[in-house]
Amino acid sequence: LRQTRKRVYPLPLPPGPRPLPFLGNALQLDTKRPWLTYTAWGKTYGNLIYSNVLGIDMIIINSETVARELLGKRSAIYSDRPVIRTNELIGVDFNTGLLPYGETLQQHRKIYHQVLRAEACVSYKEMYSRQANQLVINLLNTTVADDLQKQIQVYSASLIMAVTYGHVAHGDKDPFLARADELFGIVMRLIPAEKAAMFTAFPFLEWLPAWCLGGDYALMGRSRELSQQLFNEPFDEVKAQMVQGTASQSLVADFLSQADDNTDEDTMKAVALTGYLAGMETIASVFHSFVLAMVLYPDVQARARAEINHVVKHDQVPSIGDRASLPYLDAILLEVLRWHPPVPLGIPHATTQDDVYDGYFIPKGSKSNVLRLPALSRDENTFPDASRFDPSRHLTIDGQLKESIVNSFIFGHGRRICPGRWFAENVVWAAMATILSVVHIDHSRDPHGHRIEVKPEYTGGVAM
Ligand code: HEM
Repeated sequence: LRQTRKRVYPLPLPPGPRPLPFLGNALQLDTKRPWLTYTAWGKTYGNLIYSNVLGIDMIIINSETVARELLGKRSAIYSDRPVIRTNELIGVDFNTGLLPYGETLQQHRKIYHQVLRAEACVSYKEMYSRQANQLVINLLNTTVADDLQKQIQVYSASLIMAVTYGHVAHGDKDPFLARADELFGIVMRLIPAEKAAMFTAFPFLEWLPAWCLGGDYALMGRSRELSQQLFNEPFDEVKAQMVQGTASQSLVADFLSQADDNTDEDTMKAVALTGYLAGMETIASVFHSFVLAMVLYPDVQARARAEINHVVKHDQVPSIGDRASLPYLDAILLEVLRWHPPVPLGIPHATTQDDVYDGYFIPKGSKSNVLRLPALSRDENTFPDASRFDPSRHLTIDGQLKESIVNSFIFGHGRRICPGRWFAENVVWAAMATILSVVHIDHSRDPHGHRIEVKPEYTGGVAM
C-alpha cells in the first residue's frame, strides 16, 4: 500500500468521503455499479470530489463546466492516462487510448488528424454509402433479433475495415473480422463487462496482476498472438497493394502515400488497429440505440422519413452531401448519443502536475474521471423530460440545429478528445439516412401476428 504516512498539502483537498487508514475509500465503492457510488457522493459533496483508494488520489468530476475547465482548458496537465498493466498481458497496450501523454501519443494523434479530421472524413463518402447499402440488404434478410445484432456488428466492423485498410470484408467469415471477433471474445472473457467498467471507473487498479484476469495464461497468449496478427497483416497487405498499384482508398493507403522518411510504420499500425477496435464497439453501440429508438418512437421515424422524402428525390438515397439539408436527421443522431452515451464512463485522465481549482488542491498523479455521462445527459435542467427520446430538443423553433452541447461531453475532453468523432458521426448518419429512406423499422410479430414488445436493456462495459 502506497500511503504509509499522511501527506500535507498547501490547500485543502476537494470535499469527499472520509477515508479509512490504508484502505482510503475502497470499502465504500460499489464495484459492480461504480456510477451509483459517484452519484451518491455527488449529492453529498458536489461537483468536484476527492477520494483516496488504496493510496491513489482520485478526483471525480460531476459537472460539465468543471470538466471543461480542468480536462479541456487545462488539458496540458490533465491529459495523461493511468497505467493499466493488464493491457500488456493481453497484448493491447499499443492502443492510443491507453498511451501516457507524450511523444508517441502526439505521433498517433497527428495521424488521426491527417486522415480523420472533419474535412478529411467527408472524402470517404462513397464508402459510407456503399457499406450502408450493404447493411440495408443484410437487414432485409434478417428475421430474428440475434441476427440484427450480428448484422450491426458486421456492418460496423466491415465499414471500419474498408475505411481503415480498403479491405472489402465478406461477412463474418472474413479472416480479419473472424480474428478480431476472436480477440474480442477473449478480451471479454478475460475482462468481462463489469470488470472493464471497474478498470475504467477505478484507475487505482493499475498494478493488478495476472490473477485478476482469471490467471488464464493460455488465453492471454492467444490474445497477444491475435493482436500481433491484426497489427501487422492488414497493414502489410495495403503496403503490398501500394507497390502493385492496386490499393483502394483507405486511411492506411492515404497515410503511406503522405508518409515521409521519418514516419514510423509501427505507429501507423497501432493507429489503424486502435481505430478499428475503438470504432467497432462504439459505432455498434450507437446503432443499437438508433434501432431501439426507431422501434419505440414511430412518430420520430415518420418525421425523419418525411424530411428525407421532402429533401431528396424519391428514387435516391441521401448522401453525406445532403446532410446540411436534413437537420432532423442530425437531431436524431445527437439524441441517440445523448439518450444512451456509447462510452458512459469516458476514459480516465491523469494529472502530470499539482493544480489548484476553486481553492482546492489537486495533487500531481491524480486520476480524474468524469463518471457521470449518463447523469449529464439525463440532467433535467438541461434536457427536460430527459428519458424521452426527443430529437426536436436539438432544434430551434424554425427547425434548424441548435449549437449542441451533447458533443461537448459525449466524445471526451481536451487533448484526449476522441479523434474519431467526425468519422463516427458520418458513418452513423449515412446508415441512418439509408435505412430510413428504404426500410420501415417496427416491432417483430409472433406467429399469430401479435407484436412482440421490446424490453430495452443495455450491457455494461466501456462501450454499452
Ligand atoms: C459514437 C462513437 C464514439 C464515441 C461516443 C467515442 C467516445 C470516446 C471517448 C469518450 C473517448 C475518451 C476521450 C477522453 O479521454 O477525454 C474516446 C477516445 C478515443 N476514441 Fe472514440 N468514440 C467513438 C468513436 C470512435 C471511432 C470511430 C474511432 C476511430 C476511428 C475512435 C477512436 C478513439 C481513440 C483513438 C481514442 C483515444 C484518444 C486518446 O486517448 O488520445 N472513437 N472516444
